[in-house]
Amino acid sequence: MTSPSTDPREVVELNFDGLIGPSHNYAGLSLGNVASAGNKGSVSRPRQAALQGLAKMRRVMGLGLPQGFFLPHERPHTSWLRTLGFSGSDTQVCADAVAADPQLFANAASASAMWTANAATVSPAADTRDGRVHLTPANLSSMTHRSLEWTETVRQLKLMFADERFFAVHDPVPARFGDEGAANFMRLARSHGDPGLEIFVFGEDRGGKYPARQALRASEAVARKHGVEEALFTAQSAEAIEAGAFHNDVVAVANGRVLFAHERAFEYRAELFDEVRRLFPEVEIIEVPDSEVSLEDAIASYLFNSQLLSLPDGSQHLVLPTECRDTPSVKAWLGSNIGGNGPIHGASFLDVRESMRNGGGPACLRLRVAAGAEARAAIDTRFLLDDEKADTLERLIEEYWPDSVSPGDLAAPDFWEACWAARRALLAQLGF
Ligand SMILES: N=C(N)NCCC[C@H](NC(=O)CCC(=O)O)C(=O)O
Repeated sequence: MTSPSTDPREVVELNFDGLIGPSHNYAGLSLGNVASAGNKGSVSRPRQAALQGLAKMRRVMGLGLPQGFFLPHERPHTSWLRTLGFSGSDTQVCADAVAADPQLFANAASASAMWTANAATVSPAADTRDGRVHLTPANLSSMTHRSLEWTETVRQLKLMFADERFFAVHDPVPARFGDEGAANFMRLARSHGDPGLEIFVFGEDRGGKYPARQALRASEAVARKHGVEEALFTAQSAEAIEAGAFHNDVVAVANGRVLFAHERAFEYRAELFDEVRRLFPEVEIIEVPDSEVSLEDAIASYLFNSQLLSLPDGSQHLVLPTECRDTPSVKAWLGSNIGGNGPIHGASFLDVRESMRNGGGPACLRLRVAAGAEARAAIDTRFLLDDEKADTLERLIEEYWPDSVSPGDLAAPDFWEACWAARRALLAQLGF
């Protein structure tokens, strides 16, 4: 149900990317995320990472879409460490935590809030009973370092979307039921402003080597809280999880009428497609067969973790990570399937390598919020980007973000101070 004043054509997507924080590092914290495990212990480049993320935001703005961002969270996260019994000054808390339990400390230092596809699940106004945009922050309870994010995420969401005429920001689902937010959510609709079919993708724990992060009960709770009229619940394929697709958005993405997925993404593929076609007959399913792009290549390249965007001219454009160009099977598939008469009209490549090395592609780095003109005008402008602000952020990153972080640096007081100083400078600059 769309509120009468909202013209579906006015509803566009606004992506909120996570501004990559100064503590970006490779601690290998995510079991089941093959990139994170494979790069454990390597030297990270926070400054470069943040600049790559900002360049992505500029690229999307250049395609004609509005852009927003989330602030990095305070890391090392001393208030969390205090809840674990460490005390004294912030520096003392960190020093004691590093000495007592370096692995625990690494969790407190992660910059993982950058992957804002995991910040929340968002149901656009056209899908919800009260005609408002509903947002539920994800509890991210399956990974320690990620479970620290939601308290700060809620704070930012409540500032961004404070206007209750247009937005409802809920509390997260109880931690017992793991919720990973928009990474396990897809939506099909004629346009962002038309009522859509919301597809929630959960993981079934089958005792495999990797955890299934999204619980069915969490997905169902989110749909209930949002008052979603039309929702479908389907399982991620167990073999995809075992191959390293820890979130559904590593193997599938949807936008408008298009569902773009790997052949082995879903456990009950045929049933799902039948149901989707029944509920949304206009759907265009682009399925990539395993014989053309193996699951392994899909996961290594993050083909499906691309941003599939509806551009102002009505076309669909895919923003892919450069890894897709460097993976021969993916490059070949793109060459013969993008453009022409297909529903995806164009594609471009983008370097987000620093995030990719922790398992975060272009789509992981953004939270999509589709909203009408009036609702967009009600969003706290401090979280919105334009060219001038992007220039300011770039200068700040150049000045304050560490150039590199090696595993040993995590234990260094200078590094903690640099991270805190960078965030202070950012907040002051943006008027927080
Ligand atoms: N697919 C989506 N939407 N998001 C990607 C999240 C990547 C993230 N990586 C990490 O948390 C690595 C952190 C480390 O190892 O330090 C994760 O596994 O949760």
